[in-house]
Amino acid sequence: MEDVSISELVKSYDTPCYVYSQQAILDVYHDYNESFAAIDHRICYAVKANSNIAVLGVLAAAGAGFDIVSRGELARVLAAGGQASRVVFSGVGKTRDDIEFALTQGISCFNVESISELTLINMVAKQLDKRAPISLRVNPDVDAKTHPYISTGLKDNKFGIAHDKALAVYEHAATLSHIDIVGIDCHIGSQLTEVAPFIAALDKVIELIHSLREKGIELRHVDLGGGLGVRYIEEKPVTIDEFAQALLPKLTELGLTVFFEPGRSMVANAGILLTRVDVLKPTEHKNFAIVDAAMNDLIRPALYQAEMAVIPEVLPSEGIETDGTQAWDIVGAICETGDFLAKDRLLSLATGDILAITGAGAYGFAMSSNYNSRPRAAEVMVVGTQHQLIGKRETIADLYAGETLWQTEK
Ligand SMILES: Cc1ncc(COP(=O)(O)O)c(C=O)c1O
Ligand SMILES: N[C@@H](CCCC[NH3+])C(=O)O
Repeated sequence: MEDVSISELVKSYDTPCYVYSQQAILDVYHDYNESFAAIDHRICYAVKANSNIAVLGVLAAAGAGFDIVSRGELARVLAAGGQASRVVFSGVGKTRDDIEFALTQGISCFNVESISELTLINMVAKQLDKRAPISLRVNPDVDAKTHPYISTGLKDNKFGIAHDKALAVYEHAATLSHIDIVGIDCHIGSQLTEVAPFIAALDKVIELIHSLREKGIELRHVDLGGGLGVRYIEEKPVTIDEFAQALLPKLTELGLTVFFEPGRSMVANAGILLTRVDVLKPTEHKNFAIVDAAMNDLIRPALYQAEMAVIPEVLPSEGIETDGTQAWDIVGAICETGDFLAKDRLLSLATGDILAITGAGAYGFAMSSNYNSRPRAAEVMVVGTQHQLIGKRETIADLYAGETLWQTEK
């Protein structure tokens, strides 16, 4: 990781441990900015992908905005030194408390996903004597061609307002006393590898912008969400530059500020999960390598059958066939058959070996849990030759610190 060896990291922090490269995060952020330099734009990093405050802090210091989905995420952004005025708030179930906190802090925009939410925002804004800046999140009914669990822009998905209903909802929003219409928003899914679905969605959004202009509703920004995919093993996603080249002609013509909400593409390949092989269990049918990370640390393989690369710390010397190479399922110690991190990987393994699971910077630690009463992993950031703990490994005592025994009345 940058200029730090894996063995030094393991010696310092033990396993399982997430490690993030600060430079890799900044490189992608700069890549987005350079690719869209021709237009007025803002990169609002999707906090849900990796919400460690050190990661947010690096991006805040670089000038990024943030896309949040809860007041918890907003609190993290503020703790990391981010500005509320550069925050957009997405999500289908914003609560009164969420809205109140966001309005009080002065966020840039609520991406509204239903009429009921719009009514609530207007009400809360009235009580606070404020005006709430809003966009409608439009559901364009476009197939993002990704895993069904992470596709969000189809009419069967819970997200957004159907594009053929959006005009009427905008007209309604324009009549509300404490609502300021500032933009339009769209996010069709995650891990998209092609540009065509983005273009299809943008076309539908542009149609709406024109209809809104005809009705006298002028917007300041268009938010195209996140969703750009990354390479985990063999995927060949469109690059940020290709993505920009494909969108820029249409965006330039619109003349609005453009927001993006990238999550995965900003951090996935900046992070790895280090894990140790604890038990080797070859059987007649399958070889299992039981490691000290599990589905509670990294749920993507179990949840989406995601395939992520597994790299041993010490690679066999190039060109030399290693006799011990066999197909291994890399599994955790959790009592679930779905508890696997990778399947059928050709590796030469011994107990005590350290493995790195790559692409783990996004939706890794952020989705981890304590299932089977397992403390969550440590998180570390690397900068050049330096490394620092940015997330303490949980202790066993942390696991039930908030729980109490039933008090029987005497
Ligand atoms: C509204 C919204 N914006 C941005 C993102 C980030 O997506 P990705 O991590 O695919 O870039 C998501 C997650 O899919 C999302 O739901
Ligand atoms: N958590 C998902 C992505 C979902 C994005 C959130 N809308 C993943 O790991 O692939």
